[in-house]
Amino acid sequence: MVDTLKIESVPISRRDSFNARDTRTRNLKPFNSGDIKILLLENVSAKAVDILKKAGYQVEFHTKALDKAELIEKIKDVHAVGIRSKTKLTEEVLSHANKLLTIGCFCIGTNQVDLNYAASRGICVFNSPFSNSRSVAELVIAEIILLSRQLGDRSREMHEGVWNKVSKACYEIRGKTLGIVGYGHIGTQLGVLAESLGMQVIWYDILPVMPIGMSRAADTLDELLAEADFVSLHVPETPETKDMIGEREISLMKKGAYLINASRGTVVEIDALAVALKSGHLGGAAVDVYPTEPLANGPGFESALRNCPNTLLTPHIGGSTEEAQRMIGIEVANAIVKYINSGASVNAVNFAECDLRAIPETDLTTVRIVNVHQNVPGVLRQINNILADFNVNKQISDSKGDVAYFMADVTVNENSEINTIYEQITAISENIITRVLF
Ligand SMILES: NC(=O)c1ccc[n+]([C@@H]2O[C@H](COP(=O)([O-])OP(=O)(O)OC[C@H]3O[C@@H](n4cnc5c(N)ncnc54)[C@H](O)[C@@H]3O)[C@@H](O)[C@H]2O)c1
Ligand SMILES: O=C(O)[C@H](O)COP(=O)(O)O
Repeated sequence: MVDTLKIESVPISRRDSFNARDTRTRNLKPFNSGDIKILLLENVSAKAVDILKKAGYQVEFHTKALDKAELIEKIKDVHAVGIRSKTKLTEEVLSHANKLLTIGCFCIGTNQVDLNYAASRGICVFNSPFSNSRSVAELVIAEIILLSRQLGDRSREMHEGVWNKVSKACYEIRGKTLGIVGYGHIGTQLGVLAESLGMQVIWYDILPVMPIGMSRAADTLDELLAEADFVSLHVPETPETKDMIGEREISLMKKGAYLINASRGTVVEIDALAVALKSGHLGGAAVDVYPTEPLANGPGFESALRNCPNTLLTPHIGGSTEEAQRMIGIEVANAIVKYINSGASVNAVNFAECDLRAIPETDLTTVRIVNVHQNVPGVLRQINNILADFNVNKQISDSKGDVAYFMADVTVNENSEINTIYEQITAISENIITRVLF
């Protein structure tokens, strides 16, 4: 259980002496929004920085990911951290995050965060589930055409001063079959775009999904691999998708077929892919993601795929467009502000989703109790016993796995009552985090 530091016994100002957004956390005296510290890594959108600064928070911004030691040092002191796909928030790192309330993944993937451990520490994680889907789908469409016409190689040759006009093994994509593995937000967008260019679309997913347009489901991954001219991967990183495409799966693909991976680097066995490209079994590949990726831009990238024929290598830029980054910045920064200021966990990845309608600005006697606790019998009874002498205007609770989330708006007459409620709830042995929001 998280170390629940007691609030120091200081007089608590009334709502009217605080900004309406002011919050109080388990380990700080009552404080202003200006005391909230946010660490933003990996060059998240300037839009996010604006939103978080406008909320009155202190924002520390870095363009790159930090190494583990630096991350551990910085994370000790912040209430929220914003990352993209590179920063690994493991149990080891998060165990140092004693003030952390929330993590914003300014991307789709959340595999870089230990979600269960974060929840067990009362740290709510948000992401942006589909703001960059279109950008990825468009990149893949471009790659399908580039691969089909060997444009990567032709362009490189020209830059090297070599004129090499060939049509052998260069094809139109019209009438070709695209096999999409993982028919979710990106896979479905991609399918629509591919059909509009005259491709036939088949897909494989572990969930029953409604086929869009003229597409149809393949019964098995093997069936898809054997039928598709282009295979594009759009699955998340999970234990099941690790090395999903290895030597066996590549051998099932048609001779001359193309493989595209803009999902996660762990999904494809890179050495097996390099062998298939060099032997000519595959006609080409486009790879955007790698088992290990550098923390920052610069030279020194190593991969068995370097210099393979008709192989497009991109530095994990599938979601890197102005449009996507702006939308993600707005969505995730707003989620962070709402969670810190009002407790709303709507669209959280690892928490039950709870919200309560706002406390009117004119209401100076209602406080919001926000509590994260272990999801075991009897905790709600204990909380409600503590609240029994007060007027509870509204409350909500829900659970996800081992962790439950509770919110209640309670009318108090004296500041001392807030302290009493706070201290009694934090004393419950299953308490993880309690906050009182004014
Ligand atoms: N290259 C980039 O910059 C970039 C950008 C965005 C997302 N991504 C990656 O792409 C992944 C997919 O994104 P999305 O938004 O489409 O996710 P999504 O959750 O909407 O769709 C993923 C689909 O994969 C399916 N799936 C899961 N496990 C599977 C398995 N073993 N076999 C077959 N299907 C399986 C799911 O049921 C789901 O339908 C993300 O998880 C992320 O890792 C990469
Ligand atoms: O998960 C994602 O959204 C993509 O992999 C993009 O990650 P990035 O924000 O680190 O580019």
